[in-house]
Amino acid sequence: MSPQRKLLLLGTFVHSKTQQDLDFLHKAGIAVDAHGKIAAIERDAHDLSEVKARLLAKLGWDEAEVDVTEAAEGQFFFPGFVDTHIHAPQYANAGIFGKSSLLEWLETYTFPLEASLKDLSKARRVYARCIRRTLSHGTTTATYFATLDVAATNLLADLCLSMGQRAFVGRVCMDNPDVNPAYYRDASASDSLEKTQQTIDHMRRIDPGFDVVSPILTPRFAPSCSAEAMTGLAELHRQTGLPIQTHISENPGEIQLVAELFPEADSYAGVYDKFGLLTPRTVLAHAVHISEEEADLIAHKKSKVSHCPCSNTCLTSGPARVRWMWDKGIDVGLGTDVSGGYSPSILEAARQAAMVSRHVAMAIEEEKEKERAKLTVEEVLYLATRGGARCVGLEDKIGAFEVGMEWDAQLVTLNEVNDDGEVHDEDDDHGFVDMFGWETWGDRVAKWVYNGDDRNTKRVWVKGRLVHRRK
Ligand SMILES: O=c1[nH]c(=O)c2nc[nH]c2[nH]1
Ligand SMILES: [Zn+2]
Repeated sequence: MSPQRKLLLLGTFVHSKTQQDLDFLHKAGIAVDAHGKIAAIERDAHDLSEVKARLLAKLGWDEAEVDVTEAAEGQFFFPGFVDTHIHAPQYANAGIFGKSSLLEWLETYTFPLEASLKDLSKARRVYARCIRRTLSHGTTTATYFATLDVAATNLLADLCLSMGQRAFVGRVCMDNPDVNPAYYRDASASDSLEKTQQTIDHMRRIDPGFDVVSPILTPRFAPSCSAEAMTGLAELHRQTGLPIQTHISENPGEIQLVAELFPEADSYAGVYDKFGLLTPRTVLAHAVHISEEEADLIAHKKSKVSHCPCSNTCLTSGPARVRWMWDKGIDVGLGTDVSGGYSPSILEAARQAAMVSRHVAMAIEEEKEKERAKLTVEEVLYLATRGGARCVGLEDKIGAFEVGMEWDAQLVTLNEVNDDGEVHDEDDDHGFVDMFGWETWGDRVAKWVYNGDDRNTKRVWVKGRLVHRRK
């Protein structure tokens, strides 16, 4: 991206210090350079003009060369969200799933829609809205499944780049004629690989360093792929270092199908391992029903898991056990999994991760373990930011506010209050988060997680570029 104006952001900043703790920076400021990188951070000043003066002096910058954004009372800056698993074409079906579960849902709702996005004008409408909507919910990085179609996949990459969303874009590989419908499948393993290569070449042309938009190798799931296609994609990973995404162990019928198709493997994770697809750069969506041995294997291979709580409830797939995966040493992020999940919001996914963890807890008898299974507000926000960044290999760049990281962030607003706890401006649209003035900052953030939505996200930046502003 070409150099842009430098930024000074002033006010309160909140981000994950660790998996369990948020850090609150008050009377603070962050300076962002012309390449979107955080150049300096100052905190605990007397007031915001002091922070500004300190930052300018520290960096030797002139006031005329910076754009200043101040968070008002009650507002705070938060890292942009990372959606580690979302199907852009399925955005047009968000909310449409009836009472179906996975395999029936794929055939009834999903494959027909995805196939129809071969029509590029339709693809453009759906993809542009998907990107606009996810940005408006604060998603600064999205890991997308596209469709089989090369031109439509390339279009999704073009739109992410022009609209400024950091993205991994995967052309979906599905070449198994015994499982995929005749109207929606690759002709052969070599067809899958050649078409994948065409999308990689396109993304290399539009973003040579894969700075904002990167390809991701995407075998849809084991049942949809031949052994040859999976082996070929693993080879491509070894040659290029490109990340990999797929689904794992979402639904009992799917697991049964994998056992029938790959009788020589001893588990679903074992199938991916056999073909070389379990790597530190692999994101596995769902992992609802994985065994102890599979979790150990995934941890050993340093592969990541995208937890998709909304989708797992909508498609009655089951509750994934985040604490248990963490205990195994697996990195976990959050996925909306639109349109298995109905909501494009990672804030909603964070809230549902907290709820699902309570369902996991309710099935545990032992008191200490029951208590541990529950995820806190701090933990689900970690999943939504730093956890997601680790899943997609960007933990040094995004997910928190540290010098050297890039400014992928959102400005969040809650009802402003005066000293008597009265709302400043009743007409302003702050959504449903009512503040009374006595809340601690921890309480405020909890209220945002449980009651907030896109109305609370006023501005969104990616790599220092303003990519969404709520009117
Ligand atoms: O939630 C899911 N969404 C999908 O599109 C899909 N394909 C295979 N398995 C899947 N799971
Ligand atoms: Zn999915």
